Amino acid sequence: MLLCRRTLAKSSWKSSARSLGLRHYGVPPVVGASDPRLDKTVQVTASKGVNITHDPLLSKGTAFSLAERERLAIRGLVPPRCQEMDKQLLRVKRNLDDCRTPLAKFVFLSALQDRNETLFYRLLINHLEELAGIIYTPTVGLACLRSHSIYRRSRGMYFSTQDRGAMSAMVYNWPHDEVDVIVVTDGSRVLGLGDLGANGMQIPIGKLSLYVAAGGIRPRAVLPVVLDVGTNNESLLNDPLYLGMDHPRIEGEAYYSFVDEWITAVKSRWPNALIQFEDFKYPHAYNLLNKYRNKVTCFNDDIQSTSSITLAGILAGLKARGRKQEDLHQERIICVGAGSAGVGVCEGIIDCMVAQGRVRSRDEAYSQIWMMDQHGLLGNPALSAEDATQQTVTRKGERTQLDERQQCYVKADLPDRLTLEEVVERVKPTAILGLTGIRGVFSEKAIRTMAKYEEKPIVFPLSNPDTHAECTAEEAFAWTDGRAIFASGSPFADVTLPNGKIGRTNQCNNSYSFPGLGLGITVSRANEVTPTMFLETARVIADMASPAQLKEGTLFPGVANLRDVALAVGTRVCEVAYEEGVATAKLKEGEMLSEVVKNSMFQPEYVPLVHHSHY
Ligand SMILES: NC(=O)C1=CN([C@@H]2O[C@H](COP(=O)(O)OP(=O)(O)OC[C@H]3O[C@@H](n4cnc5c(N)ncnc54)[C@H](O)[C@@H]3O)[C@@H](O)[C@H]2O)C=CC1
Ligand SMILES: CC(=O)C(=O)O
Ligand SMILES: [Mg+2]
Repeated sequence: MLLCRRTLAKSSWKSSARSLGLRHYGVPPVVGASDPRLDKTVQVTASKGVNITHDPLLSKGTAFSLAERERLAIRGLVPPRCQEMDKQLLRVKRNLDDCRTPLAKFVFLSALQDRNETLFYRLLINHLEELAGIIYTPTVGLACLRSHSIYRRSRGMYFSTQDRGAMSAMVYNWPHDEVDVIVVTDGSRVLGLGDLGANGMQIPIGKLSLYVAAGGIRPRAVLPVVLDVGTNNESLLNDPLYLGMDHPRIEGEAYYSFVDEWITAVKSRWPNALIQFEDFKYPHAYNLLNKYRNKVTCFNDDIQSTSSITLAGILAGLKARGRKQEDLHQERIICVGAGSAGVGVCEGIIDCMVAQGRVRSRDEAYSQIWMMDQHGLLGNPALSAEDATQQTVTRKGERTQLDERQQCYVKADLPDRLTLEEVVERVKPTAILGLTGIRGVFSEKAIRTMAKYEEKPIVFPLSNPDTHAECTAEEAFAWTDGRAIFASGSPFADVTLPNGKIGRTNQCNNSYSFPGLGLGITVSRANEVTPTMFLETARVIADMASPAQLKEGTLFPGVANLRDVALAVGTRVCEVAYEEGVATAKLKEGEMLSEVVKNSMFQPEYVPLVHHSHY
């Protein structure tokens, strides 16, 4: 089934719609209810019969009217009673609640998405807080681990090492001409779960579901992609059910030329699509971003949109302490994890300090951040040998050469490889960020020491899923006598403190930033994703919590409000695109950007379907 606008003569679709008594406005109807040019009244399709009932983008399940059943040749193909969406929602929610485990819910929701996307998105939007934890972190992590066992049906596109030389033809196998957002992974660092190869597909699918539900991108305009360049995960390679290529990862020139072929193919078919790089391991993540950021409209979610939300969390945390956002340069921040997310987040913080004009130089900003990896602090090796405390700690393994991004954080005045406890004792940090993928990296001693010096320490264990968080919410509040300003990558429940008060938890996840970024970039048709967009995203989100919420430790609106967050972010990103001259969409005179963005957002509603054989 292909819906194709090109072949439908204007007069024929008008008369077709008119003969059915349907309204139209003076443009050919475009399929996709969120299209701002569409009056949301009709949807024209060349499909008929089971090609409609089996198409998740067209199917309404039981909700086809009798007239529709007649004109679309689906009489008798669905149960006789016409049941509207409210009843369908009741049914699917009941069935969902009957699922015993989060993974069973995940499988149920995937199946719903595969048969009726309108209903799926309505359900998701209505229960965003509850269901984000299923289609996204933490359950999506489990789904990735088990993806080859729970596989039912394909979604998205796979480009593998056996497709070398064929990619520019393969992109035409995708049935939709209009693609606005592509999320692509090579599955090399899936959340904190490591290399999961082709199983990583669940991540782009989950991200794009949030792009639609929160960011209002049209379901038919999103494309999840896996670049299957092999896997080094032995247990997957040895598993007879694994669905990816059965060889180790290709590296070096072979890897980069593979990605290059894919980018070229994608840009030839969808030149305006935004490409979001997702869960690529370090340093590939940075290398690809740097290679393509000025050539195609793209960004790296883990590096850049994580930096927006984490910066927003710190800025809101400052306000929660009664300080000003401009006091950021006075924070002493330990970042545990020196990979894509760690380095990306710290660059965002530094960009903000510089933009606020409160530091004399970028170097001064770097001096406020202490970065660590699994070997300890990025410090001065010359001082390590002389340092007495070094005698007490066994330091294992050789650190590979730090690259120029990480070098910026090396502290010349502190011994290399100090432990977290040692760094905390010496630095007296006000904030600690965890981006390691390793459960328990924030030790009790480190957090208790931190809380001795800072009344309201910012404690952000940001790794996903929850089983890989650097500490839990209970631990953070217990070790700080309930004083922590807490945010985690995956959701944790609020904690009841011994004094009966509530320790508020926040989810600090790039799901707060990427849907709005994508919305703003798509609406403005920005041909470049600029650093200002990420900084402004942080500013917008940091200002969303009310003073009362901040006082009790709530930094962001809840996940239930992700759509409002995306609208606010999307509007600002769109403005930035015009301000910085990277927008290519023409605005009509007098059009309010906020209205254009709002009106462009997809709403999951059934619209009457019209068949036209030449469409
Ligand atoms: N909350 C959010 O929105 C986001 C969270 N993340 C999470 O951040 C984590 C890391 O992601 P990436 O930076 O992309 O991975 P990465 O593999 O590029 O970096 C991981 C870093 O952690 C360091 N590390 C490993 N073990 C350590 C230990 N025991 N102590 C200190 N450092 C250690 C490594 O040396 C490396 O520098 C993942 O778990 C991911 O889920 C990533 C992006 C967004
Ligand atoms: C949230 C996310 O992008 C990650 O954990 O990788
Ligand atoms: Mg990610």
